[in-house]
Amino acid sequence: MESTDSATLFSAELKKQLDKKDQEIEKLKKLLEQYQESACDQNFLRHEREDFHLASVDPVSRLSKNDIERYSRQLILPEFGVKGQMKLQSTSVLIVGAGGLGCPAAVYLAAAGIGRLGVVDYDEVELSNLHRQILHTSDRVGISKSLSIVRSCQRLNSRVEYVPYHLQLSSDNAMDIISRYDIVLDATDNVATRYLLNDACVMAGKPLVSGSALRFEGQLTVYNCSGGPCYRCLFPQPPPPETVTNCAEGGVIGVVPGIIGSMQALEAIKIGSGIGTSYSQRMLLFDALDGTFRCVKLRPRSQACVVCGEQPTVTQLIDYVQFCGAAATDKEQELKVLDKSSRISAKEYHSMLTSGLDHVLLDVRPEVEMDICQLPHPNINIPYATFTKDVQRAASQILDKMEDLKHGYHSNNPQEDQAYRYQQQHKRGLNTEPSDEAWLTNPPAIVCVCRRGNDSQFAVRMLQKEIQARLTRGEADHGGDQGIKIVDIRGGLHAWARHVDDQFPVY
Ligand SMILES: Nc1ncnc2c1ncn2[C@@H]1O[C@H](COP(=O)(O)OP(=O)(O)OP(=O)(O)O)[C@@H](O)[C@H]1O
Ligand SMILES: [Zn+2]
Repeated sequence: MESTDSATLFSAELKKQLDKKDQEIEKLKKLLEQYQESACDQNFLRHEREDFHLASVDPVSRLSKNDIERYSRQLILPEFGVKGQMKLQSTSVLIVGAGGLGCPAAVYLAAAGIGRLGVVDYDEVELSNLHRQILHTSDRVGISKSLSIVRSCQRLNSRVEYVPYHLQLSSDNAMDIISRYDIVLDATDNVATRYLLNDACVMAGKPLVSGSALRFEGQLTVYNCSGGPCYRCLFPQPPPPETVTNCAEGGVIGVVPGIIGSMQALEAIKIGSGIGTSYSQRMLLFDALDGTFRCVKLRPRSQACVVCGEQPTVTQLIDYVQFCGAAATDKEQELKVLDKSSRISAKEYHSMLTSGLDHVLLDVRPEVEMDICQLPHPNINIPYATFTKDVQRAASQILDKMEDLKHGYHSNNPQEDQAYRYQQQHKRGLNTEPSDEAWLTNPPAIVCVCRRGNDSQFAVRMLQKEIQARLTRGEADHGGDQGIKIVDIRGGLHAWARHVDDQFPVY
């Protein structure tokens, strides 16, 4: 009896509890309905994400245990998630340029698990690359940059498919290569390649994530994406070649391309994973000296654009070197401004030094470069920029120096004195192959040098004109019958290091 009573009591209690739960469930259902209604009105996106959760059963099953662990910190981001990861894994990115921008871009794309990563570069690793091109290593100097990047990235994430292209991207191969990728990164350093990449990306319908870095400044934008402009919409005409500077000329702090290249990877990851870019029709300007980031709105796509406009006239890739008037590489270009009689070779200058011939050595490099290294002879430094600003002042300074020489040169500068002792001491194993020594018959009074032998030629030409004008006006009496012979050293300090002194630093 007792047991029957207790059983009845127990079931009554259970019923009571069940009723209570039912009421709670009803309440919760109502709450849910209300919430869903308002959520639907106010936040359509939220529903999209919920739908996506239902649809993402398949992707979840395709992420391996290893993948889940490797990418866990980005998988738990609601904006990215498994769907983003799966999209990224089926995205291919082509990086053109395996230098200062290409290295950080590649490392983050590889780390994030991009599906396929192509890396194009025609060049090999140099020692002067390593301060910023952080995927190359000291023991890889001389090997292909694209291969070097691939090797480093492979060690970081072997699950990515890598394709190194050790070649120069050109009008002949660009369409073929670019068409195999979803997104293209411009990590190059010359205008001709920028136009080539732009046109090829417009023609192939690919977004172009464009970065640049020089000195302490960097820029980033995304062309040809989400209805935004292409490079030509904004810059229909290339800049005059002489106004363009690259890192080899202007210098760069390594972290600046590091930041911009990383942001290029970020935008590619956002596009690839479906988040979308923030930089269509917008440009990021980074100033490392001020420590500021600014974002400016760009002009919209131009209907008149010759490549992406309503009636494009450029429908095939053209000759970009001709279009830009500048090479598609930053390899040293030897200009020929002066004729043969106004130039001597590095070896000839070496003979001049060892024979102790009096002359003025004029170094036209910027002051900051004079601290790096100098030829072993006292010199006068007048930066090339001074010639272009005030050639008369430059000429006067040089003529004064020649006067000093006539009356015997004395230096107060120990570094110069040390250099002056070169004639006596510097007969160590330098390359002294015989040269034709034509300079002996009419020795130069002024020898001009610069880093690579281009600025020096312009400086000589300006100086020749100015001094000749003074001689004609009777304002200068130097040089006797033959006038003042002014020459430059062909190939500059680089030629000196190559042909005379292999211990001389190259920068
Ligand atoms: N058309 C092209 N095809 C392939 N690679 C290119 C092309 N144009 C430029 N590059 C590459 O883009 C990279 C740009 O790198 P970066 O600007 O850091 O300069 P760099 O040439 O390596 O160094 P530096 O200018 O200091 O000598 C270079 O490695 C260069 O070889
Ligand atoms: Zn355009």
